[in-house]
This record gives sequence, C-alpha cells and structure tokens, in this order.
Amino acid sequence: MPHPLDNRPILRMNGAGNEILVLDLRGLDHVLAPQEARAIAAAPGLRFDQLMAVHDPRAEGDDAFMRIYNVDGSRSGACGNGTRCVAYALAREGKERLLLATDAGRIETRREAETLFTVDMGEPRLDWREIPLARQADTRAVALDPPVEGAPAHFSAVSMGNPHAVFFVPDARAVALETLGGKLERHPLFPERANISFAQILARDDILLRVWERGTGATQACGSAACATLVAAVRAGLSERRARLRLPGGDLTIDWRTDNHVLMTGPVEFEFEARLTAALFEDAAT
Ligand SMILES: N[C@H](CCC[C@H](N)C(=O)O)C(=O)O
Repeated sequence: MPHPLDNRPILRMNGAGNEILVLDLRGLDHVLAPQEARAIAAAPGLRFDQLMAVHDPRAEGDDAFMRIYNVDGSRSGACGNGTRCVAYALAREGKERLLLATDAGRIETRREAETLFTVDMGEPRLDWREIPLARQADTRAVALDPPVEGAPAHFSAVSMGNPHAVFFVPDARAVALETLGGKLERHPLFPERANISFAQILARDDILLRVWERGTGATQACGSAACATLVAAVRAGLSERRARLRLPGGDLTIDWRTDNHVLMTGPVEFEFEARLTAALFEDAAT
C-alpha cells in the first residue's frame, strides 16, 4: 500500500530564523500523525522547529486550515512565524492576503513586501484558565511556585492560542536557556506545558528576547512569544503598544492595536523544496 505522502513536495523556509517546513496537504484526506511528523524531523536536512500542514478550508471564506506540529510531534494552536511562511508559500498562487484557520481560531495574513509578511494573531487571552495555568492567578505577575533555581520568582502569562510564560530579566543573553527552558516548559503550573520567554527591556519600543519553545526547545525566533512578550510588557507598564522584538534570528515588529488585535510583521526566507518518500515513514507506522 503506497504511503499517501510518497513523493509529496515539502518546502523548507524560515520566519526570522524560525525553521519551518510547509507541507501542502490540500486535496489529500490525510492527517499527519505525530510519529509521521517526528519521522520527517529525523530525515537528513529536514529537522524543523515547526511543520505547518496546510489542509483544504473547513469554512466558507477561509483559504486553508492549518495543523501545526512541533519537532516532538506535539500540536500547537498558533505559530506566528510558521503562518507567515505559509502566507509566503501561498502568495505564489497570487494570494497577497489570506484567511487561515487553526484549532485556536482564525488568522489573517498580509504581504507587505516581497519577503515581508504581517500576521494578525488575534486577541491575547489573559485569564489564568485560558493560558492555561494549574491554579488561579493574576496573569500579570504569577509566582513561580514551586520555585526553579536560577529562574526569576515571577512571570507574566499570556496565550496567543498557545501558552506563554514571560520572564523579564536584566540581561536576556546571560540566561541559561538550555538549563532553565526544559524545566520551566514542564513546570506543574502549566498543564499543557508552556513556551518560555526571557525578555530584556532595551527601551519602551525595543525588547531583546530569547525563547525556549514548547515541544521544540531553544529556537532562533518565536513569533507568538514575541506577541506574548509585547502584551506582557505593556501590561507591566514597560513598553509602548508597538515595539521591535529582537530575536537571535531576526527582528519582529509587534503592534498590540487598540482593537485588541496583536499584529506581527517580519521577514520570511525560502530555503529549498524537497520530496517526501514512503521509506521515510516505514518506522513511523509502528
Ligand atoms: N512551540 C509553540 C508553537 C510554535 C510557536 C512559534 N514558532 C511561533 O512562531 O509562534 C507551541 O507549542 O505553542
């Protein structure tokens, strides 16, 4: 029985350095299983931060439905950089604006320039139950309890359709991200785990950010974390509603508009196209 993904093209792109694979599954009735996503990540040269599976639209007016996979095969409701890469891929079909749906809601994208795309990530979710957190808390300043050695005592919690914990620190580059990230991602406060951000305020419109991503680890950029960090900084009185977020892989401009929508603008790069093979999935069948 041939594998439905045999000889299927897959695009390798990056959004501000966030390594993204875009897999067009439109016209195919196949939902990528977590083990299939992990098998793709294990293939030479195809490791990714996120894989964006693009499916036929489910509702009138949508351009596509997206499933978002982390490198461990876990799913996410949001991926800002990955969505911008999908917008770039579909722009080749002449679509400069898109309405994309995920499990967490609808996202609009707009092309600003050849390789510059804006994503409207929608409204931030700020109630502890929406993050979600394991107990009631004021999400502007949540006590890290039990404490984690080397981590600040408090963080801000924001969901952009996926869970984020934002720690404000004096020097983001000095943070032991590889040591702290995994411990905090799986802290008992986060029933669905969390993306972990360490943010340094450089100015009221300029923030340095490093991110440990849920289900993936340290990455060069994380779009939804940049959005969550800006929202957290505004709520803490540390930032204007529009700021530059500086990530190791590139800068993102985040704008928390007065209509409560959070917009992210940043670069995308096309890297290469590859072909999947049935052999790639042989072990994944188990
Ligand atoms: N690791 C995230 C998904 C990808 C987020 C990030 N790459 C972005 O650009 O938003 C999560 O599990 O919630």
